[in-house]
Amino acid sequence: MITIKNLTKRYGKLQVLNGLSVEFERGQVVSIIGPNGSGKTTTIKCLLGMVLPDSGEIYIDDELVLKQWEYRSKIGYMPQISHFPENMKVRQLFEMMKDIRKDVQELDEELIGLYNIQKMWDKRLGALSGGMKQKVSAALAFLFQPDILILDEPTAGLDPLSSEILKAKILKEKKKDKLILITSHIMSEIEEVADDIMCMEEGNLRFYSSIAALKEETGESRLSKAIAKLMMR
Ligand SMILES: Nc1ncnc2c1ncn2[C@@H]1O[C@H](COP(=O)(O)OP(=O)(O)OP(=O)(O)O)[C@@H](O)[C@H]1O
Repeated sequence: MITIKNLTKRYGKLQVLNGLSVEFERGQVVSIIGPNGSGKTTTIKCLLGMVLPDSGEIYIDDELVLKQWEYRSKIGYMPQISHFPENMKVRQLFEMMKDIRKDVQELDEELIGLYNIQKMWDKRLGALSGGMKQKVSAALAFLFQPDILILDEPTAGLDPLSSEILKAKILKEKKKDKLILITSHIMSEIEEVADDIMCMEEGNLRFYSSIAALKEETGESRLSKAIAKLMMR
């Protein structure tokens, strides 16, 4: 479904992506992990067309997507930090997004309900707490029923119940044969939702493996221990 070939990106002297190649299939939840600064968010931003790579190719459903924009309607994105127009009300944001995406007939408003977003309808986005913004951002990511979901540290800032709601939603969407990419540093959480781990290091792929295979290879029953063992090799 997504193929990344030899992606490179440099910021000044800093080589952030260093010939990254990887493939993702439908019906998978893949957790992108790696040390701070290893290039996870940059990879996601390249997928979304928010960062232009210096070289390399990205294919989605066999189509080359670099400098194309329509493909982005297939992707629901929940950023690490949301930047919403401060003075806009929550209701207006949802109305605006629905207006832009009139092409989508059936909306998925489940998270709007579960997160009680109607209660915030008349609040200005600038007045929302960090967790409330995350909820709005999650509800928007799922709203237009995209085939691909990209969630950048989705539960950071969410309270425990809201995190559980999001994890359950991720597992539900996976069953609809979607591809879900999640960056997270929380191993217990990754273990709950992901099938595969893509581990990055210095802008490249350190390993890509199923969680089951990682545990078997290292002889560890806990994912955090299995990953620590592999990273120390
Ligand atoms: N716009 C930019 N200009 C300059 N350097 C940047 C820019 N964006 C990212 N970088 C640098 O690129 C490197 C990779 O950043 P990136 O955000 O992709 O890392 P990450 O793996 O997502 O890290 P984290 O786990 O901390 O979120 C970092 O050294 C970062 O400082």
